[in-house]
Amino acid sequence: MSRLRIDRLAVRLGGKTRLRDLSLAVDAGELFGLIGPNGAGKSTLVKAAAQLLPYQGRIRLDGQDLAGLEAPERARRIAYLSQGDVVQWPITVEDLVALGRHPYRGSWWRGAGAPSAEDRAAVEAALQATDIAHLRQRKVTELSGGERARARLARVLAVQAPLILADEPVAALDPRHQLQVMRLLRQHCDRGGSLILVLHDLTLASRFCDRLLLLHQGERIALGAPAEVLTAESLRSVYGIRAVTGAHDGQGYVLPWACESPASGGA
Ligand SMILES: Nc1ncnc2c1ncn2[C@@H]1O[C@H](COP(=O)(O)OP(=O)(O)OP(=O)(O)O)[C@@H](O)[C@H]1O
Repeated sequence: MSRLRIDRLAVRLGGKTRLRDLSLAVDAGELFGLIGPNGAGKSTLVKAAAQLLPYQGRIRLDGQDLAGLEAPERARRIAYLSQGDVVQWPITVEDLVALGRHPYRGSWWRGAGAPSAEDRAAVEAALQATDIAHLRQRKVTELSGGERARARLARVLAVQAPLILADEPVAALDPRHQLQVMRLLRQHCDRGGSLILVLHDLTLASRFCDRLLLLHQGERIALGAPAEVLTAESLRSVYGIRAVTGAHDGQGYVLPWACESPASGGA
């Protein structure tokens, strides 16, 4: 049985169809990449999977219809990292990461009590994994963009959910932290977790993802192993680019190289 199964998903926003008749399944242990140009519908897809948008179709998690799950249980089983960098409250990094444990702690209004040993261990593990333990007492609003991105990711990791939906988690990171985070996400999957990852970096996508879904104008263009999806033809027709492809240490990669205009035949 698939971890996440999406059948005939359609989303309309602002009076227009933004996703059309989309079906896919993501398995346990799979790092599934979602790629496509700006406006293709990637965030819309992960928001629908996170139950943050109205949609048509069916989305199931481990065989259960997501729309029927109670919010706290859903929040324990799906951790969602939104795109962007907005954290308006001047709370500490540690407190932000601890918010990831909220789904386990009941209502603060009725008194959630002190964090459990598991809560503390999950927060500590997430701080260490994202390399922000030394920033734990700093205010989130006073961090650099990349530090804040790692703190936001740490909150999501602290949930310890079997499914992570992460919308561009590495966009603001320096190369070392990008590689660290990709390795971390890979480890989540190697331990049986699943991940849907939105990213624009086709080199990282080709290196780290098990499969890719290429979206364009709300429609599925290709789905499969990176080498099957990132073909010269799909890069040209969807992105209007030409790429260098190669392999290193037995691992294929794609390196976007030049804009290609149909008229000139490329830069
Ligand atoms: N709340 C909304 N109301 C109306 N239109 C929306 C809304 N949210 C997104 N859209 C539109 O839906 C389309 C898909 O947006 P989405 O954010 O899913 O794209 P994306 O592939 O994630 O793009 P990017 O790479 O730029 O982040 C875009 O044309 C966008 O303008």
